[in-house]
Amino acid sequence: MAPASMSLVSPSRGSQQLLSPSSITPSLSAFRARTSIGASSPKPSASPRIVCFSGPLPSAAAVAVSNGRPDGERREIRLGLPSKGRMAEDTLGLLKDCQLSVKQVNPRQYVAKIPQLSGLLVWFQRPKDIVKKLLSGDLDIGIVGFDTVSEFGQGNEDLIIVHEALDYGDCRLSLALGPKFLKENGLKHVSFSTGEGALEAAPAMGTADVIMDLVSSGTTLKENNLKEIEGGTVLESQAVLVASRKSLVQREGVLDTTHEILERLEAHLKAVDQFTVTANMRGRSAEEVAKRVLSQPSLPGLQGPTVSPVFCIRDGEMVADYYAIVICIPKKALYSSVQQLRAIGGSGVLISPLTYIFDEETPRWQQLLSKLGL
Ligand SMILES: Nc1ncnc2c1ncn2[C@@H]1O[C@H](COP(=O)(O)OP(=O)(O)OP(=O)(O)O)[C@@H](O)[C@H]1O
Ligand SMILES: O=P(O)(O)OC[C@H]1O[C@H](OP(=O)(O)OP(=O)(O)O)[C@H](O)[C@@H]1O
Ligand SMILES: [Mg+2]
Repeated sequence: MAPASMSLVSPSRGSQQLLSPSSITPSLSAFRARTSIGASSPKPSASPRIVCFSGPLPSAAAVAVSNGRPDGERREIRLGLPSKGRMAEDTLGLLKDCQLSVKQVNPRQYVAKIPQLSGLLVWFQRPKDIVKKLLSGDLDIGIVGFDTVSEFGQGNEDLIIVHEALDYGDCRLSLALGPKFLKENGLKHVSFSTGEGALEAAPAMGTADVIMDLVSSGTTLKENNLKEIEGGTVLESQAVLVASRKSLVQREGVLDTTHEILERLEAHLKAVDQFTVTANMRGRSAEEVAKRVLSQPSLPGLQGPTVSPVFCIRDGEMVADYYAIVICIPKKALYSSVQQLRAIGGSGVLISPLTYIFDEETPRWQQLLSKLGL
């Protein structure tokens, strides 16, 4: 009897391959092996350089002549941001929350400024082109999904993840099976093919038995009658800040600008999950009040509570029998924290959002310096 075979379709360009059954095990290297990148360092040249779209034949309208400096050198620091798609809006939103608003004159203009970061230009590009251009030296820093870095960066050591968890664009690259596959076993061969977009239709159309695609809410899989394979997650992804090692080390100002962006991102991302809480508490001394606060599991704050006396005049004398406490609490522990404050005598509990938490130094900055050998 002829061995059963399975075809798998995944979302990238590349050649068809035949794999043995052991290769069904999801592996990022197999995934990466099927993608091509074509990113090479441009040679500085005095002659005009022409760029054209990747279609069959460049039309006159699609051809532009590069007007960079004739020696191929540039001075500005370049940050690549997604020009469209689901990452675009959230990326601008995150930067705005870090007081790094991008000033774009209109949405079709691909270059913009961030007034707070002098010497830096934002270039809007498709996510995969951001990664390719980091490798070719046309961009210095970028924000894209980790999946895009993995797919188009191909493990290139010039790409350095500066912040690996920007807390949006969450998805996973996952294997999913159609109902037909669920009934069949005893596979001998798997043929890989690639496609772009709407991959979830492939099993029903009969062009593949298994797909490997990005999953976020799982709605698209469900609506197309597909199930994820247990343990079939190839890669977890979210938005990351990525930079070119060469730019960080060699290009003036890139390291300092990256430090500032990283500090602002970390301070904001650390603060978004926290509230500041102030409350009044009756007590004999600041130490006694602090002891009561520290006895509660949800009230330790970032570095312990701040306790200050609240002075008032009683019978003509200044006394402090109330204390104000200030702590930070995780947003998800809000109600339990209020209950614990009340239980130890807290009253007048005020809750305010936190905007930034700047630590002495960010751990990711130290990690970046050590990755760069600095
Ligand atoms: N369903 C999803 N939910 C959340 N994030 C996603 C989802 N799909 C993709 N992403 C993240 O957003 C990035 C950009 O996805 P987007 O769909 O905008 O572009 P694309 O799939 O690369 O191109 P296009 O859809 O235009 O062909 C992905 O690389 C991934 O990091
Ligand atoms: O789990 P869900 O929340 O349903 O999201 C998953 C879908 O989102 C992405 O597609 P996208 O909408 O980007 O279209 P595309 O296939 O054209 O890229 C991805 O390729 C899945 O098809
Ligand atoms: Mg998409």
